[in-house]
This record gives sequence, C-alpha cells and structure tokens, in this order.
Amino acid sequence: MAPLQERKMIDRFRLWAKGGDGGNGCSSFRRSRHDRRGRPDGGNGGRGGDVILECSAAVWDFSSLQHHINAKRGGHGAPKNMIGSRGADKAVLVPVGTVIHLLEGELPSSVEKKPSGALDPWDIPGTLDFVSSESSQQSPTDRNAKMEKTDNADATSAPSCKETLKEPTPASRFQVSSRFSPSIYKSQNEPEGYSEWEDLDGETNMSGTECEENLEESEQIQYNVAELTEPGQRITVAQGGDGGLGNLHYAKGSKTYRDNDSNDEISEDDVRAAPNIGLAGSEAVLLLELKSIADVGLVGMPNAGKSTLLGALSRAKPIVGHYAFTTLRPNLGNLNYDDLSITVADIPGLIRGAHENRGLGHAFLRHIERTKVLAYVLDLAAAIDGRKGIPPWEQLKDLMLELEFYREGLSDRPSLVVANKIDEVGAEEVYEELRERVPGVPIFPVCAVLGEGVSELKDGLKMLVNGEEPSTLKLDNILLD
Ligand SMILES: Nc1nc2c(ncn2[C@@H]2O[C@H](COP(=O)(O)OP(=O)(O)OP(=O)(O)O)[C@@H](O)[C@H]2O)c(=O)[nH]1
Repeated sequence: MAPLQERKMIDRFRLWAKGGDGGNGCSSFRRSRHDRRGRPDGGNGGRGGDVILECSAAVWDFSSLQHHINAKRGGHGAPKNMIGSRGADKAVLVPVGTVIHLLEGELPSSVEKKPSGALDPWDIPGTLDFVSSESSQQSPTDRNAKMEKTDNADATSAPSCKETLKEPTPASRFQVSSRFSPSIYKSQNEPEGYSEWEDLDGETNMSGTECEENLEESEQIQYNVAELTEPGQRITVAQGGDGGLGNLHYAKGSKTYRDNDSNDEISEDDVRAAPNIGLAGSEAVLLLELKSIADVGLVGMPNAGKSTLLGALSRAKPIVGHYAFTTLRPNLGNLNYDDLSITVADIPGLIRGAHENRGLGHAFLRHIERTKVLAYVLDLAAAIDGRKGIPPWEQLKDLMLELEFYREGLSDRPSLVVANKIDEVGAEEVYEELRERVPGVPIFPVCAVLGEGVSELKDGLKMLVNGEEPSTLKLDNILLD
C-alpha cells in the first residue's frame, strides 16, 4: 500500500531575502507666472518594506516557503512635497523551533515578540503602493512618456541574483525620514504648477530572477544567529532601504538653496542634480533549520502507558487516563543525568491506519519526524487473560509499518523497546516470548506506574542518544505467527 502522504518533511531550507528598495526622491519645481525660476518641491521617496519571519504553530515545516522573498519597494516621491508610500513588508510564517544560520549578509534585527497593535500610521505597510500598481499596469514605454528618465535610469535593470548577493548593502547608510511630510502621493496625473518631473526609477525586481539554488556553502556561515521558539516571535531578516531625498529637502525655506546638513549654499544646478535614488534594501542568505522537538520519542499504541512512563522518567506531569487518546499533543519531559539532559516526548497514541490519518494520524506521525531516537512502548498485558488487545510483537510491527507507510525510512532511526506493564499477571511470560520474537534489540521490562526498571531504561536511552549503542529495529527481524 502506498503511503498517503508522500511529501517529505522539509526541515532545512535556504532562503534569499531582500528588503524593498527605497523609493526615489522627486526632483521637481513649482513654477508660476510670478516665479519663472521655480521653487523645488520634490518629495522624498518612501522606505522599502522589510522581510519578516514570523513564528507560528500553524505551519509544521518549510514546505510552504519560497526560496526568494522580496519585500516591496517604497513609492517614489512626487511634486508638491508628497512623499512616496512605504513599501509593503513581506511576512512569512515559519514553524516553532526554527533555527536561523546566516550564509551571507547580516540580520538587521533580533527576535522580538509581535507588537500588540498601535502602529505608527506612517509604518502601515501598503497604504498606497504607487510604484507597484503603476509599474504593473504600465509598460516601460508608457512610463517613459510620462517621466523623463535620467542617466541613472539603467538602475532599472534588475541585477542578477549572484551580483546582488555578493555585496549585501546595509540598509541605513544615512537616516532620512520619509515621514516628515503629511502628504502621501495620491494622484497619478500631473499635478498643476510644475514643469519638470524627473524620475529615477531604480526598481529592482528579483522575483522571477532565476537564481542558482545550490550556491556553494560559504565558509563563513554564522551558525545559530537566531531561534524562533514561541509562536508570535518575529525577526526582520532583510530591511527596506531608505527613500531618496526629494529636491525640496535641499532647499527648504529659502530662495538661495542650502544643504540642510552642511548649511553650504548650493546652486540650482546642484538642486536639480541632487542624489535622489532610494537606497537598496538589505539582503541576506539564510539557512533555516528545524530543531527536533525532542531527543527521544515515545511511540506506542493508545493506552500502552507512554504518559505514565514519561512521568516516571522525568518530572513531567502528563495526563494519564485508562482510555485511548488521552494524549492529544506531545508532552515533553526532561531526563536529567549528571553530565547531560535529554528531552523526551510522549507522542499521542498510534493506531493501525494512522498513515491514512485515522486516530490522530498525521498529527502524531509528524511529531515523530522531529525526534532523534525512538522508544517503542509496548503493552505486555494487552492480549493476556483473554483480553482482546494486540500482542506486543504485533503492536511493534504495526507501529513500524505505520511509520514506514507515512514516510519510508522513518523507522530506521536508532531505537529500543520498552515492555511496559510487567507487573500484570502473566506479563513475564509474554516478555520472554517478546525477547525471542524480537532479537537483536535492547528490550527493557518496565512497570511505569511503580517506576520499576525505569533507571535501567534511563541508562539505555542515554546510550542510544549518545550513539554508544546504535541499534535499529528491522521489520524483517520480528518473528510473527
Ligand atoms: N498495570 C499497569 N498499568 C499501567 C502501567 N503503565 C500505565 N498503566 C495504565 O495504563 C493506562 C494508560 O496509561 P497512559 O499513560 O495514559 O497511556 P498512554 O499510552 O499515554 O495513552 P494515550 O494517551 O491514549 O496514548 C492507565 O490506566 C495507566 O494507569 C503499568 O506499568 N502497569
């Protein structure tokens, strides 16, 4: 029978993130009958959007991510001192337990908890995205007809991915606030009262750029630069560039134009040639990796005693019930040794057909993918005294088959067997038979309720996790009737 879910879990993912470029500042002059020379009134370009990773319990792996994530660029400044709009951020969801390694670039921020609300109105992304809407609707020829391009217009040509990744640009080389003006560009038609409108369209569009997926691993990988461990945590991985200055910035409030920073007098020609290209957004190449949720996964049929065992092994207090599916989510416990600590997950009970999503099905199986070693917890008492349960060796076979049906090779990881409920009458004989039927694998007889055999099991788990006694169960080695 073919597994229903054939897609492999993606737990390692390379991501190229690029913040939106800043919009260009506008160079325009407001002229009138009385003022032929005109006064500069070009607004600043808007800031580009950020690329944000947000930790969420709603996603399990990286399969929903795209390799290239680009935030929107800021809108261009416009005449009448209208600043460009802020480029829209691009936020993507990553699973809980995401570890970020940095291959190229740098992270502009550290992990932070999502703010509750109260956004700065100038920061609301995508309020008016003039550039994207205009550029998507118009052909470059249309735009040229409307805007006179300058020599810098070849900034429009999208750089190849490799070129841009080679030299990550720090987003904030200088601080220009695009927020000072209350006017946001609102009209696409030429406003009255100006005669010249130079636009420097430096739009960089990497979406659609075919980038080599297998860039050689850089030797300067910075490992574990950040971890997202709680839902709601966010991190900005690429920051939008600041918008370029409009020519008004150079000439505020005076007939003779002055540089706001140095206070030097500047000529009208200087004002016209003011550097108004928005800054490029920062770039980063990341390697995302999923942390395993636990070192050891306790796998067993419902009611086998997994939660009881976790409680006996650690200080965890999982809910124990005499009915199936008491455990709906994995409970985690810590096993503390003198020199090490191991995490153990009690995974919800598995039934035949779980790979077809019966019982808790896939939810359960997905948890197993994120553990390093497996401890199969078998109920020795399930079939004794005329009970209608499944004998432990068949439980073991069913468990392994379900893992394999779900994903081939899942049962290959190092494992041991816990023979639970050894206290029950007749369980000793069943245990002996189990040892004969499942040779070559460590089997630990345990009474989880009383804590008997638990310290031996703890030693066995430690050796397994440390790789001192690597033992893998093979389906063919189980002797069935
Ligand atoms: N006699 C005996 N009963 C046990 C032992 N361990 C667990 N039980 C009982 O078995 C029942 C099921 O225990 P749980 O620990 O909830 O089993 P589980 O495998 O976590 O069950 P699910 O949450 O449904 O997956 C409870 O009534 C426990 O008291 C044991 O060593 N001996």
